[in-house]
Amino acid sequence: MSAPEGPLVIGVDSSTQSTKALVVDASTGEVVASGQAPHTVTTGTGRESDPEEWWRALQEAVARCGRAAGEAAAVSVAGQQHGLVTLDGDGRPVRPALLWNDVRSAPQRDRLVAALGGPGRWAERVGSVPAPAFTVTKWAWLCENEPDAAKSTAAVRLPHDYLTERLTGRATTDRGDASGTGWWASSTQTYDEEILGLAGLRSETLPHVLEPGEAAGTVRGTSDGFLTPGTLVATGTGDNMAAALGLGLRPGQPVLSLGTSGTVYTVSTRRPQDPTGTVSGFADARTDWLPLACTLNCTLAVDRMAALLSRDREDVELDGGVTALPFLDGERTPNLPYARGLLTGLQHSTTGGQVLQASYDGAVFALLRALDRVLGEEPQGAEAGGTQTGGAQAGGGTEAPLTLIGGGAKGTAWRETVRRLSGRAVHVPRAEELVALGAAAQAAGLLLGEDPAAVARRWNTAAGDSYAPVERDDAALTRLSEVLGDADTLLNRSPERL
Ligand SMILES: Nc1ncnc2c1ncn2[C@@H]1O[C@H](COP(=O)(O)OP(=O)(O)O)[C@@H](O)[C@H]1O
Ligand SMILES: O=C(CO)[C@@H](O)[C@H](O)COP(=O)(O)O
Repeated sequence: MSAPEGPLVIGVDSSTQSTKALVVDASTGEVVASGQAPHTVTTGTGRESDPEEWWRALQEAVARCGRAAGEAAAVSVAGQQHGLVTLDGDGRPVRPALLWNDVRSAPQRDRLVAALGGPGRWAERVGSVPAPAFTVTKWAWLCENEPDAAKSTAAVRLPHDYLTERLTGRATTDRGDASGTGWWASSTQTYDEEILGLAGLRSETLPHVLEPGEAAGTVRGTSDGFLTPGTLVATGTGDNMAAALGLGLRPGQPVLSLGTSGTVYTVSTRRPQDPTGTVSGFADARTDWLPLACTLNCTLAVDRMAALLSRDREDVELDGGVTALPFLDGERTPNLPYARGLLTGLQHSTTGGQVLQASYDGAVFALLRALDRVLGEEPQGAEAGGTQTGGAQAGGGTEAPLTLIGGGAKGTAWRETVRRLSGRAVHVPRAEELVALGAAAQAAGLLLGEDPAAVARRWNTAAGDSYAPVERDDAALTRLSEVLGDADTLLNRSPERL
C-alpha cells in the first residue's frame, strides 16, 4: 500500500450488530486500515444493547486499525438510528438502550399519533408518522413501563450522539439523526415542544442540534487515549444519512440497503410528508431530505430461515410457488408490529431451496413495495411507469439503477432477487461499509472545508459493478401482494394471541 497522499480521517459505523471503523486518506479515499468489533443485542421480547459496550466496541474497532488511527486529523461517528439512550446525571446509562427494532412501544406509538391529531398532522409537522422504531415512542414506553428509569434520566441521546459526546464531552447531535426521533420537526427544523410535552420529556435533556459542516468538538484528553487529543470531531449522523454521504448520492438516485434493517431511500430536495407512514421523512446530513422506508426483517430474517433449513444462504431454488413473509420480528413496512413469519403454498414437491428463495422474495418485496412512494417524494425523481410493487417497468428503461449496499449486497441471492423482483438495473459499489465511508467523508469535509458528498464523489466511492435489468417476475409480486392481503387478520393478531 502506497504512503497516504493526504491527511488521514476516521469514519465509524456503530450499527446494530457491530462497530466498523475505517481510516481513510482524505485526498484519495483509499481505506488504509479498518477494524470491527461486535455488539450484543438482546433477543427476548425487546431489542436492547448496552451503550457502554458500543463505546468499548468503538475503541476496539479503532484500535484494530493500528497506528494509522493515531495519525487521523478528524473523526466522525455514524450510528444506528432512533435508539433511546438514557443517561443519569453522571453521564452513565440508566438502562440498556432500546433499539430501532424493538417494537414494544407500538401501543404508545398509536396513542401519540392520535394525541397530536392523527397521521396527517405528524406528517405535515415532523415529516414522518412515527413508527415504534422512533425514539419518542420508546420514551413514552419507558415512562409507562419503567417510571423509575425515566425519573433517573437526566439526558437522552441517540446512539451516535452518545458516542460523539464520549469523544468530545459536548452534548450534540445533527439534523439527520434528530429527524428520526419524532420530536424534531422537519417543518421548523427544531425540537417540537408540543410533542415533547405529549411524550413527557423535558427539552433540556436533549443535545444541541449542530448545523451541517459544524464541528462537534475535538477529542478530549480523557477519551481513553485511543485517539489523539485535539483530533477534530464532526457532527456524525444516522447510519442511512451517512451511507447517502458515502455514496455521494444525488437527488432521485434510489438506494436499497440490505443490512440488519432493510432500507430503501433517496435524497430529495423536497421535505417529505407521507401521511401513510410508509415513507419516513428524514433529513439528510447536509441540507436536503432523505425519504426512507425501512423493514425490520432483512438479512437476519433470511439468515434465520437458512439456518432453520440447514442451508447455505446461497443455496436457493426458484419457481417453487411457495410464498413467505419473513416477518419474524413483527414488521415496520408494512406496519405490522405484531406479525410473525408466514409461509404458504407448501406442497410435497416443495424443496428447502424454494422455501429459502421465497424468504428472500418476501424480504425484498416488502422493501420494493415502498420504492415508488420513496421516489415520489423527489419532484424530479418521480419515475414514469412505476407501479406499487416494484418501481420500473420491465427492462429498466430510463430509471436510475438501484444501488445495492449493506452486507447483503455481497450476496448473489440477494442481488438476483432484487433484479428479478424490481425489473431494474442494479449497481453494486465495490466499496464496502458505505456508512463508515460516509462518516469518513464527513470528517474529511470538516477538515478540508468541503461538501462531504462532493468528497465522496471525488473519492469515486460509487464505482462498482452494474447488472442489466431482467424481466420483472410479476407473477411472484402478484402472489406476494395477494398473500399479504389475504393474511391481514393473521398478521395483525394481538400479542396475547400470538
Ligand atoms: N457475503 C454475504 N452474502 C450475503 N449476506 C451477507 C454477506 N456478508 C454479510 N451478509 C449479511 O450482512 C448482514 C450484515 O450487514 P451490515 O450492513 O453489516 O449490518 P448492519 O445493518 O448491522 O450494519 C449480516 O446479517 C449478513 O446476513
Ligand atoms: O431504523 C432504521 C432506519 O429508520 C434502521 O436503518 C436503523 O438505522 C438500523 O440500521 P442498521 O443497523 O440496519 O444499519
